Amino acid sequence: MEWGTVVADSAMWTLKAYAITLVVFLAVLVAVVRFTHWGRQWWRVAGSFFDPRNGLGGPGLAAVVLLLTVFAVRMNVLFSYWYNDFYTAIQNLDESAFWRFMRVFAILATVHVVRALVAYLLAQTLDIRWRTHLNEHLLDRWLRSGSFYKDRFVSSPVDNPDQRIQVDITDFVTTTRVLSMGAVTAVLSIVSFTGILWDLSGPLTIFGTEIPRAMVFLVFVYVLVTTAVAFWIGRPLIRLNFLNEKLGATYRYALVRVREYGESIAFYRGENVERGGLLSRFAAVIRNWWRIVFRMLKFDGFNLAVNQTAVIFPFLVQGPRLFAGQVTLGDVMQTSNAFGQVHDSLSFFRESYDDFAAFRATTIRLNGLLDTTEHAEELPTLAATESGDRLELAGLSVTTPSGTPLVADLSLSVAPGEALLVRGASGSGKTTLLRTIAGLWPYARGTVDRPVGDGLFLSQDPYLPLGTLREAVTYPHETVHDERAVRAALERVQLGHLADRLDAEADWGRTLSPGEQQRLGFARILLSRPAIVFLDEATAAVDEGLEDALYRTVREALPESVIVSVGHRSTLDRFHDRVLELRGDGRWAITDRVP
Ligand SMILES: Nc1ncnc2c1ncn2[C@@H]1O[C@H](COP(=O)(O)OP(=O)(O)OP(=O)(O)O)[C@@H](O)[C@H]1O
Repeated sequence: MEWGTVVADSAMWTLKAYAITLVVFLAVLVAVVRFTHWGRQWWRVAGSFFDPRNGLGGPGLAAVVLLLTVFAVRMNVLFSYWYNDFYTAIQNLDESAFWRFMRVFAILATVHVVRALVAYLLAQTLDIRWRTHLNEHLLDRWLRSGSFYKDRFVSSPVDNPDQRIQVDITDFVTTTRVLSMGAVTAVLSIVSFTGILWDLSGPLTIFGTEIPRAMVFLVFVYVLVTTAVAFWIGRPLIRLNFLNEKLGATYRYALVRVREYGESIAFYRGENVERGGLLSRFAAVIRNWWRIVFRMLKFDGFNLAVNQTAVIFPFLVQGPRLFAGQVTLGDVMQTSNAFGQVHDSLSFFRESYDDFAAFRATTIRLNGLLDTTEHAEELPTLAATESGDRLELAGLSVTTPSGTPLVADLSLSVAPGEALLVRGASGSGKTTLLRTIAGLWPYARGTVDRPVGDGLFLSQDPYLPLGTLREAVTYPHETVHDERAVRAALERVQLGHLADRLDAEADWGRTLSPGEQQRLGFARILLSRPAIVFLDEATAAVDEGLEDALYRTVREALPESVIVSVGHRSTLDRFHDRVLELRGDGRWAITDRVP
């Protein structure tokens, strides 16, 4: 190595190697994406980040990370030559050369440390930006497509989408970078160090046949054969890793449900049933884990044995040539180093097999999430229009997913200030009719025209988000309402005692009683002043006196709004102008309230 011109030589080498690597890398990427199933699946998830139309940040950062990866290989090559020159100086007892190479080492080590830190920072920046992008992209599609609730209608709903969004995205991003840059390092190192090994290796006679440059051929044959065997041993890991994620997530979900429904379970004294269910799910996790352990024993055992054998291999071959004076001690040390580099690089593909297996599982899971999202997007929806101040239904037919009619050919009109009560036996389709009017139910035909402006849907069990009471009252609006208005709304629904706790964070869905939660829902109506209100048994948990007060308050505050209620109590009649009776087989009847 010419240490005098090493900077210029290395810069030249790095740039040339980078240009070639970039071209080959892109060509391989295109080929993998075009011709392999997993490549297509990968691109389906990763593509949007690297699409230049979405900005050059992603591809630009990846290009810089690739440059630093190439430079890292150059540093390893320089270290290998340093080993040779340093040990040769020691063998020659050349003290001045010894100290000179100590100084060279100090410079090499400094550059190496700085490069490693910069590479780490940039790689993390790439990961974080990519994660952020993917998280936003998938979350956006999951929420906007409505698949977070429509997934119940698709033929194969995705399991644990929460885990796919939270865990799989991180794994996907990190593993893609680690495996792809690892592969680049491996290939570049194989090319660079095979050249070095070629210059250092001599002939070897095996079974009477002389093999020239034996070391180079032996290392390739050795690693290729062991890699093939390792692939064969490791293959079942793909499925086992996939199952591990799935079973783990199912167990976690079951635990979350126990926490969520804790009170009901406690009332039922359902601890034993829950315990049995949880333990059997956990047992499935452990059964699969044992399968992974036994497979890893074979896989790791094989890899360790292969690696240990490789340590002494170069010394066995070069030792006789050192003692015969054909090579220097530096040559032997550089051979060992170059052999190690070629061996490790070739072995990269073998040893990464389980990472690749986990990566495949992650990619499949993220594709599953996208599949469900796409199926949900494809589901027909009855897009409601908003054109006047009335609710107009025309020729509306609603069925269950299996096609059983719930409402057939319904036409009606509810004017501003009017209220409609929907009645019918349990399961007759009352809530589903509201879902259809809200545009959430895919199995419907006809037209729905709602009043222009916001609509608000309150069910028996109003949803309270995590956070402060203020957020719960103003949900789904993020706008901060004027303090007095919020307090007044709480007073009017007889929740004045909560007005001082507006900024307290709690799991309000568990803290407040069902009746208080329903009253909180009415406070939402007063604050958001919707043009149309749907009340699906929204007062079922309060007594008739309070129900009366709540309906009166809403009517006084919103005299022009359309109200559609679902309820069984006859006391509700007086707040409604008409009653729509659903018979459950598609038939229906409308009667005007007798004043
Ligand atoms: N996601 C779904 N998948 C399949 N069937 C569904 C789904 N949601 C509702 N159904 C079915 O549609 C029918 C109507 O349900 P809906 O909830 O509208 O009844 P309801 O009249 O509101 O009943 P209740 O008075 O008990 O609340 C029921 O037979 C129900 O099983």
